[in-house]
Amino acid sequence: MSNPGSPGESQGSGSPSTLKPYLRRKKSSLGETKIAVLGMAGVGKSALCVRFLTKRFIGEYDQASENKYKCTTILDAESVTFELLDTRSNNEDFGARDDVVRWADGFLMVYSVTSRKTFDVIPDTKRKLEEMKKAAHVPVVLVGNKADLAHARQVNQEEGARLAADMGCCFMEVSASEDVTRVVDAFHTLCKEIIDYKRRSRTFLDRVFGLKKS
Ligand SMILES: Nc1nc2c(ncn2[C@@H]2O[C@H](COP(=O)(O)OP(=O)(O)OP(=O)(O)O)[C@@H](O)[C@H]2O)c(=O)[nH]1
Repeated sequence: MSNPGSPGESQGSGSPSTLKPYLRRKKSSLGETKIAVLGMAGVGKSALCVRFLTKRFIGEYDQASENKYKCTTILDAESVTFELLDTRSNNEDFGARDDVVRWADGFLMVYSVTSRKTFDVIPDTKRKLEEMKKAAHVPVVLVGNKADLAHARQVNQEEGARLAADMGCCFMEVSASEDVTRVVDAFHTLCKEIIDYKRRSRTFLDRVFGLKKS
């Protein structure tokens, strides 16, 4: 994944010295990706984070804790560092607190396929995220977890796919307990969404910045 510009390279008609601070910010901010994992209590947020970070599944977690991790992964043959916030949620809220939404660049929105309640809250929460971010588009990947519990399923895959299409985001059913590959794919998909979104936003700023200098 190539960077659109490197320090010193002019992005418009500005002189290299005036552009450098801007480009340095652009390059660093493109590289800093922050992901928050949101979902109602018990959907498997911690299990998904730990599975992604350690490739292991651990059955039980400290429900009271909210953990932030810094990790590096390989995306399209490039090393990408990002921060991962495993949010804490109680029965009612979805973990989408102001500070979390301001901090994050993108969101893994998790429900459990064994709990319709955790699925039904997704659309309103996505709208809340967009309002709080004051953005028409917020990078999101919709994840239906616990797909291994076929006997307890309450939400089918087609419903998840339809909701994701309505929300304009990617969708994956995964199982933190059985399948590390799809869990990694879900995080990588969101990472790419965020980087592409930031790049598009930066391109817009480049145009504005270039116009200012002309
Ligand atoms: N069968 C199965 N169980 C899972 C899966 N993912 C999580 N669990 C179990 O579901 C329960 C809740 O998982 P957590 O990761 O603690 O869920 P959470 O969303 O972090 O919960 P809070 O911390 O309360 O917000 C635990 O008993 C996990 O072992 C899965 O893919 N399959």
